[in-house]
Amino acid sequence: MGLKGQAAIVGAAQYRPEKYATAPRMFHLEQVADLAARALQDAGLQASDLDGLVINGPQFHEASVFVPAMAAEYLGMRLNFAEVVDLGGTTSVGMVWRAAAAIELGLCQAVLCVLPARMAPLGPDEDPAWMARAMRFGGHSTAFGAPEAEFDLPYGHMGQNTGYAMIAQRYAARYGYDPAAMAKIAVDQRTNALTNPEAMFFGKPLSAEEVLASKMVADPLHVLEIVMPVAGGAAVIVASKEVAARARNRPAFVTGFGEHLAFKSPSYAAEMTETPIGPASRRAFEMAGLKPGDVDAAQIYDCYTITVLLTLEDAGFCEKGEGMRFVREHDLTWRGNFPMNTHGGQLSFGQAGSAGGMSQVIEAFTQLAGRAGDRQLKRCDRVYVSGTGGVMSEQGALILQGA
Ligand SMILES: CC(=O)CC(=O)SCCNC(=O)CCNC(=O)[C@H](O)C(C)(C)COP(=O)(O)OP(=O)(O)OC[C@H]1O[C@@H](n2cnc3c(N)ncnc32)[C@H](O)[C@@H]1OP(=O)(O)O
Repeated sequence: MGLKGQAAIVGAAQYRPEKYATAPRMFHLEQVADLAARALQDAGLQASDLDGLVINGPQFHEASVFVPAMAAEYLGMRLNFAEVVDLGGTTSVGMVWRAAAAIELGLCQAVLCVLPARMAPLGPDEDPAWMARAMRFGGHSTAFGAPEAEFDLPYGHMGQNTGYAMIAQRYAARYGYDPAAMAKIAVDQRTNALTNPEAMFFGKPLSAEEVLASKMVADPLHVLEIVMPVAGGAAVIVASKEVAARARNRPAFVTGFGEHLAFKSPSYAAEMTETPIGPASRRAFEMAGLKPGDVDAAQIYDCYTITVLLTLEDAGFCEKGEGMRFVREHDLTWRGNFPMNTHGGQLSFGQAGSAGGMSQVIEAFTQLAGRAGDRQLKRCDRVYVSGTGGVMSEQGALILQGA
């Protein structure tokens, strides 16, 4: 059951992450068109090759509720497959496997998966300061009737930072906690970012001491263990084997995926330290016929250092409770014995909303295509990618393989 590895990522485009205050503003439809053109150029394909569209949803809602239809209508696309994916941080992974599945079903040949994540130009009545604050503290809706307002906020679950901190506290109580190992995750990823001019923190080395001395945001998470929200946007093109054969880059075939959504964490999870990435990753590896030890790199969704730690354990790269030892004993940089988040991860690359997770997908593709420049892995044929939405409540995994 599952994918047969007949669809591949063949092209990608990504805006360099920028601070909201200085990032160019673009209408969402304009970003879709621009990212599509860039991804097509990267792939060496034509707009007429595209017959599928997978797009994220919420930011369009002020403009239209019929999101993929609206994009197709205004951009003149002729589609045989259209879909919205709205799974927070696992949207990107979810887009890619849905596109691959639609291609394998014979519904379409080439699918644009696109996540615009720059802010739209301000309207005449909009206050930029208010907008900036809203971007910083986005995450939980306080609107009347929103489930968070009723079931989470009264108990102090304000946004994502406190939720992930609570998971980390629970982990510490069950398995112990080594702040230095957690800091090493951020530091090794920063070492990777120092080779990536596209990363937000390119040119800014980081030490474990600096991480541990940085502001405590939600105990035990320091500010340098938390992603910085930035403006950005990303797209990939997933295509059939036939289309991939005439594309420019070495394709990254989608050979396995898994997705698992669970009770809202931290409020209602039966056990906060056992996350949905476990079942999602098991399915992905089984579908691809691989084991965790078979991959050449892992691009792990890293909204927080604790997200990485739990993914390492639950995806099966090490035993439960052994994550901190694993981190201490491995070099997680692109030169190391466990290359992870070789572009810097979102911690050092920047998190452009739900497009942040696409940075991990694109890095996997870039490494598989042999186009990672200074940080290129000597051997890269199989890559694991994870996505994490909400407070580790919805998660997905992909296995990508070179031809
Ligand atoms: C979406 C899903 O489904 C799953 C997920 O990914 S969950 C994660 C979603 N993302 C978030 O919740 C965002 C988390 N981050 C934050 O809330 C904020 O960055 C924070 C509270 C940690 C820090 O905000 P703050 O203390 O108000 O910092 P702020 O005043 O904005 O900035 C101060 C400085 O620190 C820097 N900074 C801010 N956040 C930073 C971070 N996370 N890492 C490094 N530097 C940061 C700023 O660039 C700024 O530097 P300069 O003075 O040089 O300009």
